[in-house]
Amino acid sequence: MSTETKKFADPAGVAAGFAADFAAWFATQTQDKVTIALSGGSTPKMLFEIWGKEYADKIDWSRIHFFWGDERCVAPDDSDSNYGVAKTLFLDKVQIPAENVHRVLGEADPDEERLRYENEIYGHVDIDENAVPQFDLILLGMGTDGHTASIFPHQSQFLKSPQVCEVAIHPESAQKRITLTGPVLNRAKKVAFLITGGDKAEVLAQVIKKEGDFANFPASHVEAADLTFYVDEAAAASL
Ligand SMILES: O=C(O)[C@H](O)[C@@H](O)[C@H](O)[C@H](O)COP(=O)(O)O
Repeated sequence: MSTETKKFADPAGVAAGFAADFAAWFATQTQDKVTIALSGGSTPKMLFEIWGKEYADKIDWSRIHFFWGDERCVAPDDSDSNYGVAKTLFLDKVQIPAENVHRVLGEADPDEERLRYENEIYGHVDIDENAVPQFDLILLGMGTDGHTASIFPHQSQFLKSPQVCEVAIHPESAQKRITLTGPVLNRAKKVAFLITGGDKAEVLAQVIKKEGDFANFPASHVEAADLTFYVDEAAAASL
């Protein structure tokens, strides 16, 4: 396992730095189909904008199948929809077949959608020897409480779930979400965290250094073979 931290001056630097590394990494991928799970929230928005503008014609998007590491159980046109944000900022601006975009049906019944999305993943993502789907790349963010995807501290059992995805509940809003589980996150060939902002500095330091309350932070349990933290100076203040 290799873990690296790459520090940039600000959120724009994190987005541009990851986008450049992504393009270089994608150029090394020889398989016909590259499977990627995207993160949600606000941090990846700058990356999506860069993908939709500077990289629109520089990546063969038709070789990529996009999934989501987590999705809010809302309609795709809801401002909370992780798919809706990605669609607006970049999916609508690049040449990618509709069948390559595997959104979570946030408008559906959560329990029914959990099963449908799990089957969709099994149908399109390579399965390893332990029957765990193995994404080529998973993008993740981290909340100020150390959650990642939608695995929150109060539902840390999802870190070990035997299922590919679970129905999660946001601790404050009680919003339901569909999230990939710990074994799937950890099976990915490559995981990139994009984390910015001083409000995450204390938790990020504990997560990366495995110090203090790190065990209570789901993000600290992501231990993929190739793990990189893309952070800005504010988030790295306590490293
Ligand atoms: O659906 C989501 O909200 C995300 O997938 C979640 O895990 C996010 O990455 C963190 O909450 C950080 O969110 P910000 O980027 O908005 O800080």
